[in-house]
Amino acid sequence: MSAALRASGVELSFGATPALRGADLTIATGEIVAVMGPSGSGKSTLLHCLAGILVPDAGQILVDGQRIDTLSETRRSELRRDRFGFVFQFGQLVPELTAAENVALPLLLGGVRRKPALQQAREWFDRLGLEGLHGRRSGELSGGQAQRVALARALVGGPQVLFADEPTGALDSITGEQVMELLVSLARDRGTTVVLVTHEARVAAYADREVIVRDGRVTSFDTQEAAA
Ligand SMILES: Nc1ncnc2c1ncn2[C@@H]1O[C@H](COP(=O)(O)OP(=O)(O)OP(=O)(O)O)[C@@H](O)[C@H]1O
Repeated sequence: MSAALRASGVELSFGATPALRGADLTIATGEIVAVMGPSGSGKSTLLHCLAGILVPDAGQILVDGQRIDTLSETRRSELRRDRFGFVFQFGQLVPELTAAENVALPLLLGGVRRKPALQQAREWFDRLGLEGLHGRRSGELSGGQAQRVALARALVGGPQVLFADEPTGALDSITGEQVMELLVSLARDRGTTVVLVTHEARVAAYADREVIVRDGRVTSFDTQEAAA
């Protein structure tokens, strides 16, 4: 399998605070990786570097073998729009838009016309058990429903990589598991690579591999080896 993503010797500080101190991580195409580790260890910063949101002070980020840390902000933003999907813990839906408009947003930003974009968005509602909720605004959805809408929005453009930062953090455990099951099955069906930051072992258990970030570095281990 080819590497979809690679971080190599990544260092990044926020002022005097080092967040990453030589992080190395390689993720294969179609792999689902859970990034775990103590609070403040650098998990979100690593995800943001892999996704081209933050640029490291040193080291390299490669997407499909191409460096992205040397690209301009405009090129990185195009790359994020065209090839990546994002799911976060809270506040990701635009409250003024309906659920269907929220899902259609990446298509509209990518130049798809309104009618086909909304039609494509609506197909996701049945797939995600959200029948009849197209017209609701985010304030009229439960936490689990809103997170499924956010998942649809992240996947509607057919991203190569889905980045999820604490995607179940605001949900109760049953709803969180339902969202993870959907995330994993949709990613598997499409061969999408998934990078998932989580504190919860129960959520990480859905991944193919867990890696631990500690003091700004990555320690990988195979769960089967660890259990042996
Ligand atoms: N925008 C920022 N400005 C200043 N310092 C920051 C910023 N973002 C992160 N940091 C610091 O960088 C370090 C790593 O933060 P990061 O958010 O990557 O950790 P994390 O492992 O994701 O933490 P958590 O599990 O608590 O979300 C921490 O010391 C944090 O305080």
